[in-house]
Amino acid sequence: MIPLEEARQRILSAIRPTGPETVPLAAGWNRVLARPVVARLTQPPADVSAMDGYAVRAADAVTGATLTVTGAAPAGHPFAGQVGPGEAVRIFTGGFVPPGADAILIQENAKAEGARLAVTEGVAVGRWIRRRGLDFAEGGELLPAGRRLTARDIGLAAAANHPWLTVHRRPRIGILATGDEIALPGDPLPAGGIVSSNAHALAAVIASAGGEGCILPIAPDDAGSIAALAGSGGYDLLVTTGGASVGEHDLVQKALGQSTTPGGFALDFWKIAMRPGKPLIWGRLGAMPVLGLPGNPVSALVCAVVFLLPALARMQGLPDSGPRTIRAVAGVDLPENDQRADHLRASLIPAEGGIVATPAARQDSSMLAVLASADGLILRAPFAPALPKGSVVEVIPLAALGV
Ligand SMILES: Nc1nc2c(c(=O)[nH]1)N[C@H]1C(S)=C(S)[C@@H](COP(=O)(O)OP(=O)(O)OC[C@H]3O[C@@H](n4cnc5c(N)ncnc54)[C@H](O)[C@@H]3O)O[C@H]1N2
Ligand code: MOO
Repeated sequence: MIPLEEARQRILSAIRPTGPETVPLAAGWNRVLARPVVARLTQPPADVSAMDGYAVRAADAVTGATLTVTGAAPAGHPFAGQVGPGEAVRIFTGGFVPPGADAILIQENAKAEGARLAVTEGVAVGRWIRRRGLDFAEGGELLPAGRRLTARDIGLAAAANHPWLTVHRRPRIGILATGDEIALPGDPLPAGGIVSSNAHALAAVIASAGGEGCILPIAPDDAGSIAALAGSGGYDLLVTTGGASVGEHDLVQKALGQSTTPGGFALDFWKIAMRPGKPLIWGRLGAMPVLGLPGNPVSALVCAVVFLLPALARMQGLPDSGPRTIRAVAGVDLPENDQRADHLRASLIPAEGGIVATPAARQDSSMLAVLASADGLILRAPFAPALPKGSVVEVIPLAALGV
């Protein structure tokens, strides 16, 4: 059994980012930039008014003065002339400030009668003018490569005149569930059978992280079938579930070893000092990395949080090296831990002294309902001593991961 952190580093160091592809701007949300977004124009493109009012010379627009309105500058229709001494130009939010003007007199501070404008409250130089390039300037880098795009970023890229974005191709992940006893949801169940929850749960994890999961047909406990299905598609990563342990029906390693894929199967490691998820397999089938997850549904999903999500991030050019954790206080006494890094399914309840993390009473790795109702995973390091209720613990919150 190797330590969890070493396993994660070995997985991450073998992952290569996917190549770039060009997508329409609107399809860029939640994708990761492969090239920076550089401003294709200056914003605002000229000095513009921030308010509805009058473009004036501040020296003339003093309280009690009367000015002559000589034209208008609505947004999109710049005024062709200048603002001369004693003059004002009607202007609206976003309108270009005409040459000669050095301030905007808001309309609430003036009284217009035909072309005559009485100033009821004077204005200072520069007031209500947004200077050219206030937001950004042409040629400036607005969004760096390696950034997962938010809705705000899409707006910024649009403002910078980018109809297309260059992002990392979505990682394509093959998902191969194995086992004589399992059937896909909705298919007839064999005698003694159970429904495969792992494939669909993993596809959802992959989608939440920006990947494309491809659910393969279920492989029976037969090395030839597993090998044929495993070698059937060139994925960026193949994830298997089940058959990872030591029983004679746990065939994944043996099957991969028999594969006719050029280069064959090279195991990197098997078995990690963690719970749940001890019998995890990591290796390579030809050029394709293979992550062999345990069959127990909670083990498969916890391993997906701990290893698959960081791998998906790495494939998309993100620097993530592990799930984010928060600090919480234990809601009950925690017993000392054995040699396996534990991940206790727990509720997280905000309270005065911080978030209270309370492990579920049952922690069996088959109990999907317990995992689904948990808010987070309390981390217990190998050989962690017993902790009294109220002690600080580290927790992986699940909701933020979309898991
Ligand atoms: N003698 C030992 N037995 C086991 C050990 C061990 O060290 N010595 N390790 C245990 C641990 S820990 C785990 S985790 C499991 C993992 O076993 P496998 O990866 O070989 O998984 P299976 O035996 O194929 O299945 C385990 C369990 O999960 C169910 N399953 C399988 N696939 C799915 C699926 N797609 N959806 C839902 N449920 C699935 C399967 O029916 C079994 O009940 O091994 C322990 N044994
Ligand atoms: O590691 Mo297994 O996942 O304990 O049940």
